[in-house]
Amino acid sequence: MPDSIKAHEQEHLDAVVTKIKTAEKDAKQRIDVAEDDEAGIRKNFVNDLRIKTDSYEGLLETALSVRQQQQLLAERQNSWQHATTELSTIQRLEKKAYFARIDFQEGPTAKTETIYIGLGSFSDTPDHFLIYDWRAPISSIYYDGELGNVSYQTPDGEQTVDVKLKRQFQIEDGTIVTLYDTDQTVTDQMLLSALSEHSDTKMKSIVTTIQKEQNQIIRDTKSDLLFVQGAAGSGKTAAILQRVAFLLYRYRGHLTAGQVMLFSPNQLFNDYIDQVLPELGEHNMVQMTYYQYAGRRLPKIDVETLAQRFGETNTPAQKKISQLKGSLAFFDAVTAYADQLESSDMVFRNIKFQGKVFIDKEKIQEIYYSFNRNYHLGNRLQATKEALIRILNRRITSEMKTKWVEETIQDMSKEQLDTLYGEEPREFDSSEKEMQFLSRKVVMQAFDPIRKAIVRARFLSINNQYVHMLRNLPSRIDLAHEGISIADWNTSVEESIGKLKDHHMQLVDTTPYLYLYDKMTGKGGERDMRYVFMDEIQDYNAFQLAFLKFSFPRARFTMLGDLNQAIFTKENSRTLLQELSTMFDPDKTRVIQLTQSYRSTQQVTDFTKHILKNGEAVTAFAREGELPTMTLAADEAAGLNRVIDQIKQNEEEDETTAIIGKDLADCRELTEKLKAAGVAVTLIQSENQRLAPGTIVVPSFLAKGLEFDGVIVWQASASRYAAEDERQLLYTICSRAMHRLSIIGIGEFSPLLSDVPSDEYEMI
Ligand SMILES: Nc1ncnc2c1ncn2[C@@H]1O[C@H](COP(=O)(O)OP(=O)(O)OP(=O)(O)O)[C@@H](O)[C@H]1O
Repeated sequence: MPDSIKAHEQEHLDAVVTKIKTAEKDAKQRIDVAEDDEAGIRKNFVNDLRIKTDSYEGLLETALSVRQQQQLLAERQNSWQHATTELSTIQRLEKKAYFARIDFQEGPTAKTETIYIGLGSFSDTPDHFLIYDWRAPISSIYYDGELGNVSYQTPDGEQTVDVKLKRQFQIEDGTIVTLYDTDQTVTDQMLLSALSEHSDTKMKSIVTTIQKEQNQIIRDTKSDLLFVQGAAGSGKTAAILQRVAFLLYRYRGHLTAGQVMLFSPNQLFNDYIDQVLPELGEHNMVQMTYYQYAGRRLPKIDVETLAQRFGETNTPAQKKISQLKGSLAFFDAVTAYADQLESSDMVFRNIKFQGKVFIDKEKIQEIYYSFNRNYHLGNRLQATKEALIRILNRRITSEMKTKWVEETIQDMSKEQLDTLYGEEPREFDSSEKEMQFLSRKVVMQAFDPIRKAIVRARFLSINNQYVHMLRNLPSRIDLAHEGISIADWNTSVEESIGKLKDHHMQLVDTTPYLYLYDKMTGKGGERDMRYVFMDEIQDYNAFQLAFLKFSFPRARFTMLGDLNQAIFTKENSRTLLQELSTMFDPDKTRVIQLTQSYRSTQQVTDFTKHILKNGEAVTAFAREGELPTMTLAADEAAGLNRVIDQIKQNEEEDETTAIIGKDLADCRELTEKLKAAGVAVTLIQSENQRLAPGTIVVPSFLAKGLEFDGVIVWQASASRYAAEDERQLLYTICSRAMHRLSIIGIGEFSPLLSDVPSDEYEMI
């Protein structure tokens, strides 16, 4: 690139930065003015207020005057908010105004236009954009194509332009460090330098280097279901975060961050990604793990944790039953069961008062089933509540005459009586009337818990209903066809009952339980949620997906996963895709596959894909690094020494490191030994723990979605990873490494590593 071009671009940048600085001053001034105005209004609020209370007109005038002042305040706050948002964009642009330039022609005779693309828009006059936001429709051409004809989507349809020049910049503090034209051979230069950076405890945005296939994910606005199957490290997570930023931009004014929800694999992951959207000038979306989502609705039940689930050893029969409970067939069976509750089988509980039955369950049942067939579960329940409240109200008068009421009033202290009278005037025609007044109050107070119980539908019994449903299931599903015997099913029902009595529940039961509850109570789901993102989809079952679709009826779904990393559902994940395809309209479903892995060096990616049986679907990005190392230690002590040496080396070279063990027990033991040897590490024990700086020790099932410069696989031994269905787990662990992978086995290496050719690692 000739120096003259660089000098010319620097001149252009300087001119833009000067304008940015002017705009910055201007925004600051507007903020000051808005703040001064607001303070002034608040200070003079009382002085300016015209308070007149002597007439109706006077009162109205006062109210209007208050309203006026409030409106003034709201306007000032609005302009303050506006100027503050603008200022934060401007300040971001001041250091790195843009990262790309595109020259294009809209038609053969049109004149060539030049645009610059950055993290936000900037214009000096309303129609004159000096910088285009990376999410603007036109910016898409930077990501989508090479030179020549490129199409992009605008709100009015597709547009095609002839791209003449694509130039990338690296700018630091207002100075162009490097620039490349992508028709030269350095197309991937920027990506390469982005990927060569060291890993951090926080994920960064990838806006400057979004790849073509990722751009399709980011900008999709048509699909109800966008399904992304992507290899480890292919940028699925990165793409969805930029997608959220894109959607918030595209639908600004109609969509807020609160209407976007991300289901993530664990809390550590939430921590890891929580800077990306703020970095892009957007608010974070609602973020939750499925476990938190379900658990939040079951405050009285201990739902099985990830560690417990991981440690579960199930008999073949239990496995089959769990599989069934997670299937679409089971979802359909629960739906059919719930529909049938409209005509029979709803289980009721007595409503009690002072230890005695107040309204018995037979009566409730009679009311519930007295409404005609047009009443579905939701309105049937509502009508029942109303009828029960009417019964309650009628009972007030008769209850007022009972002895306990009279006694209660007699036993009351003066203060208690005063509270009972409340603010109302104490003028009664007779003492009888007064007694009546007090009795009514006493009864109403005493009945309050009943009223609440009715309103909260406590006369329903979700636990009993769930058990009833489980018992009833063999009449709805052909268990023999699923390879489940009636005896095994009955045993599992008894187990579920035992757990429920103990306030415990397996994860596989929680979703059918919540779904049944929602059906019984006629809940229609959260209609306000517009976009639901689910990462690591392979760890969900079809029932959960169907339930989420039911729970967010107006949302569009983006699901991302890697069937090769199905560490919980293992082989079943393949049927998941098939079941998923029946849930959404095929015309509104889009499947995108990402095969290029960006996280790791060529050496690490090549190594890890040999762990998979079908590893050919993963392509390494050509970034050179060292070969992974494998060490076979004779015993634990020797293995431990090797870990210590590796940690030392990684720390000296400033490489973030995770030591990944198979389960919590292994990780605890290793942490203690490391600490005893004077090596500082943090043990991550649960999905709710925060991510810590420095070297961490983490069990395999919590390492999902994270990445580190270096990964030390602790105990990659035959004693830990031998079963065929642990391939995906071992793959997931190894694929967390960006450029240094150190495998340590004790006694004998895991047979799952035996397909790795010996020239793809170094034995040490
Ligand atoms: N276009 C890109 N430009 C720069 N970096 C990228 C790009 N795409 C992905 N990366 C980087 O590659 C790494 C892996 O990306 P990410 O975590 O999104 O992958 P993933 O598909 O979610 O992986 P996994 O399924 O293994 O968790 C991240 O550090 C991310 O920043």
